[in-house]
Formats: sequence, C-alpha cells, structure tokens
Amino acid sequence: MNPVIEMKHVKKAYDQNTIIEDLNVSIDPGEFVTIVGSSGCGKTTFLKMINGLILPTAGDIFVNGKNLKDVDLIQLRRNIGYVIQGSVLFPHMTVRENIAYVPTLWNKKNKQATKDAVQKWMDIVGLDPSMMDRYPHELSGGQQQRVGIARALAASPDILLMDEPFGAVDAITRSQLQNEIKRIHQQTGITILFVTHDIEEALVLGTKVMVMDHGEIVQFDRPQELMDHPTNDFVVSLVNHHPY
Ligand SMILES: Nc1ncnc2c1ncn2[C@@H]1O[C@H](COP(=O)(O)OP(=O)(O)OP(=O)(O)O)[C@@H](O)[C@H]1O
Repeated sequence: MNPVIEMKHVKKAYDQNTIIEDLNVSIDPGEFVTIVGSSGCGKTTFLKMINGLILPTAGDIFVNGKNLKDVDLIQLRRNIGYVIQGSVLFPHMTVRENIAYVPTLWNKKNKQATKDAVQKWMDIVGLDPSMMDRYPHELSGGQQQRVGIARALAASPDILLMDEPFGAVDAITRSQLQNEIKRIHQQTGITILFVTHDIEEALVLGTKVMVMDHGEIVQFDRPQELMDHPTNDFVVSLVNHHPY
C-alpha cells in the first residue's frame, strides 16, 4: 500500500530554534492517527506542514505520492480538510451557507447537488435540520464544532487534519463528538490525523497513536501495542495516566 503521507528527514526551525530535527514517518491511507505529546513538542507544526501552512526548513513531505515542493499548495489544501479548536466558521453565513461553501464552487449549475450535500453532511455529523438557517453565534460550542466538521467534509477531502478539535467543549459533548468522528471515519474511510493532549482520547479514537516528545516521534503504534509495549519512560508515564 502506498502511503498517503510521508515525511523524509524533515527539519523545522523557527529562526535559530530547531523544533523538529529529523522526522521520518509514513502513514497508510484510511488510518485514524491520533497525535499526543507534551505541550510545545511540535504537534501543530507537524500537522500544518502536511497542508503546507508551515514549510519545513529541510527534508521532503509527500502527500499522495507528490512532493509538496512540486505542488500548488492552494490546490493541495482543497483536498485536505482542516478542523481546529473553537469556531472558525464564517460568522456572516448561516449553517447552510458555511457547509455549502465548497460544494457551491463545484456545483455552479446544479443547486440541488449542493442542497443534497448540505443535508447529507448535517445528518452525518448529527446536526438537526432546524439549525440550517442559524448563524454561528446562535449555536452552542459543540454545534459550531459539528458545522466545522461538516464544512470540512463537504469538500470531500482525502485527508482530514484535526487540531484539538474538541478541546473547547464540555465532557458530554466531547464524548458525543468522539463517537461521531469515529463513525464518520468508519463510514468514509478517510485518513484522519487528530492532535490531542488527552491520552485517553488518543487511545480510544486512534487506529494508530503517534507519541511526540521534543519534536521526535518516540512511538507510532496501534493503541494496544502502545499500552503493552511502551518504548520509553515518557510513553510509560503517558499510558499510566490512562485509567484502563
Ligand atoms: N511561528 C512561530 N515562531 C516561533 N516559534 C514558534 C512558532 N510556532 C510555534 N513555535 C514554537 O514551536 C514549538 C512547537 O509548537 P507547536 O505549536 O507545534 O507545539 P504543540 O505540540 O502543538 O503545542 P501545544 O500542545 O501547546 O499546542 C513551541 O515551542 C512554539 O513556541
């Protein structure tokens, strides 16, 4: 199987400050990769290098076999969904208009196709149709997060990048959203990369868990493997905070 994302000898420095020294990783299509690690270890930097929002200082990044050095980054981002913490919806657009944003560009002559897409994705993320004409400020944090996910998915991306997407919602909503995203992953087979600071969330959601420490991947394994065979003391301490 060809990897959907590959990094080879990737280095990232901000001025003189090297955050990532030499990162090598290969991610297979369809995986749900959760990324955990201490604060400031480079998780967001890692994620943003995949959609070209941050450029590496050295090394190569391949998405769907193409070196990012050779691709149009705007085009690339159309195929990569990006969901971050908090609301990043267009405030002056309704739920319907937010979700329809990309499908409208595609279906200029077929309004019904856009309408169908909005309904389909609202349904998949568990948003009641009565929310359709509301504006973001008329929604709860959890509902806004659902619209954000629906909007990202409505663009039919191959890859979905999620940076602490459920960080700002209460525990009940968070657990509902976790179930939704797990189901969406199973239904769509999309590749998901999901940053979290919560090891429990990482172990529950991930088909693979990537543990980062000081810009290095210290372990990248199936959740069970991580719990049974943690590779170093950092992973041991992470896993030990897990209640199971
Ligand atoms: N634009 C920037 N300029 C300079 N330093 C930066 C910049 N962006 C991030 N950093 C630094 O790079 C390091 C890694 O940041 P990053 O946001 O990738 O970490 P993280 O693991 O996602 O952190 P957190 O869990 O706290 O969100 C941090 O020390 C941060 O201060």
